[in-house]
Amino acid sequence: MENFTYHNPTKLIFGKNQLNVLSEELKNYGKNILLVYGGGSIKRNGLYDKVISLLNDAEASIFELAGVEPNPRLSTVRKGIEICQNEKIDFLLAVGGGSVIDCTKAIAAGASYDGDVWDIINKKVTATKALPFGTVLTLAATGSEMNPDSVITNWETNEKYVWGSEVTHPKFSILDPVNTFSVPRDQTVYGMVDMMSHVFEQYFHNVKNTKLQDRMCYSVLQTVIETAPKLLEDLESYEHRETILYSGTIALNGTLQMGYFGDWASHTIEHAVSAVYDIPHAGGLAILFPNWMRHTIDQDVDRMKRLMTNMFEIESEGKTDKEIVLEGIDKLSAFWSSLGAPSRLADYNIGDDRLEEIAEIAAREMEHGGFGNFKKLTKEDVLSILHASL
Ligand SMILES: NC(=O)c1ccc[n+]([C@@H]2O[C@H](COP(=O)([O-])OP(=O)(O)OC[C@H]3O[C@@H](n4cnc5c(N)ncnc54)[C@H](O)[C@@H]3O)[C@@H](O)[C@H]2O)c1
Repeated sequence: MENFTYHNPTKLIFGKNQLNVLSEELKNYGKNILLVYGGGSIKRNGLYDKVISLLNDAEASIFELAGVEPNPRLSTVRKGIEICQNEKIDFLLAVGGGSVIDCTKAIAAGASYDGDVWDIINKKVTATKALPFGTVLTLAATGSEMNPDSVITNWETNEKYVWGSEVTHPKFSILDPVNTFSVPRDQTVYGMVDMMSHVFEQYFHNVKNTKLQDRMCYSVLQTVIETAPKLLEDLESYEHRETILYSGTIALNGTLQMGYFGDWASHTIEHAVSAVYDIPHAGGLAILFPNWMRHTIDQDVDRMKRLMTNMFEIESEGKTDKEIVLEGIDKLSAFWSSLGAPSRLADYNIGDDRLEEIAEIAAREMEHGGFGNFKKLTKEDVLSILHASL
């Protein structure tokens, strides 16, 4: 392992009816609260009314930023910053999925920064101050509820970046599986693909002696693979929503990644794809990840084989390690397809006309200190993965 320091200050509040602690939690902060949410699912499932009632119990002055889009936009971040500055906001409350939370992080950091928030998002500067914020998570997927990261898209320049800093951990996150019951089937699938992809990103590294971390990765993957079809049979199963919600948090709250840093190239390529075509993040990952695995198979066949055989039953007799891995990758694709995830860029009507532009955007990330920690990728590698994904 490499030396590491782990510090995660987010208070995780998990389980049925845990929303009731909201008023109590808010006592630690000022009264001017900006409620940030998305397209209205929280109004349809009744969560909005509950949150407003609890904010009133906390005697909060409530300001609202509604309409945060999936793949949140810089323009919406700017709107939120303006509200924070005009209304002297003390605390932000994100109620939603990863998009709402990521947008809230950028608003929180941008409102405490003298310059343009884009400097923070494109990593020209690191945020050193942020308004405090909490989250009420409504979708199991990103881990954003318990990590400092945020992904924001600038549609003026077709750029989408992951950024984060020590000051962008939520103060608390409330996770009640019941609040995820209304997540539609397709978003439920995307969420599960996303959390599996997070585990893959972390698992692929070249650091020696990470036995426990490897096994923790297998455990999360086995749990999601076992639970996913059951949850899709019954979207309102508390048991299965609970398992998946917790899996999503563990998959990307830093627990799996102690002592090494994972690969993250597939995420970078996906961000470039969805900076050009506004497709769901995890839909892009379901298409790209198997092709990234095929492309990098020779980097460490043994490590890939252990992953595949821990996820799927693969008859090994008479097969080379590489054949076993390739069969495992096919099984992974087939598993995601069986859930209803896309498997080719063509599923989103994406052809080869803008692949060069996508590779160029991905290549810009190489300037930010590396691209692919398991296997360094060049722009040509990216193009080859994109072509294989058509
Ligand atoms: N911060 C991180 O660590 C991190 C990690 C991975 C991805 N991301 C980013 O997060 C974003 C995706 O977030 P996400 O996967 O959580 O999805 P999301 O927040 O974009 O939500 C997807 C859709 O589901 C709807 N939805 C959310 N909760 C619902 C509910 N309870 N009932 C009904 N509908 C509901 C939303 O309105 C939206 O239309 C992308 O921009 C991605 O790049 C961030």
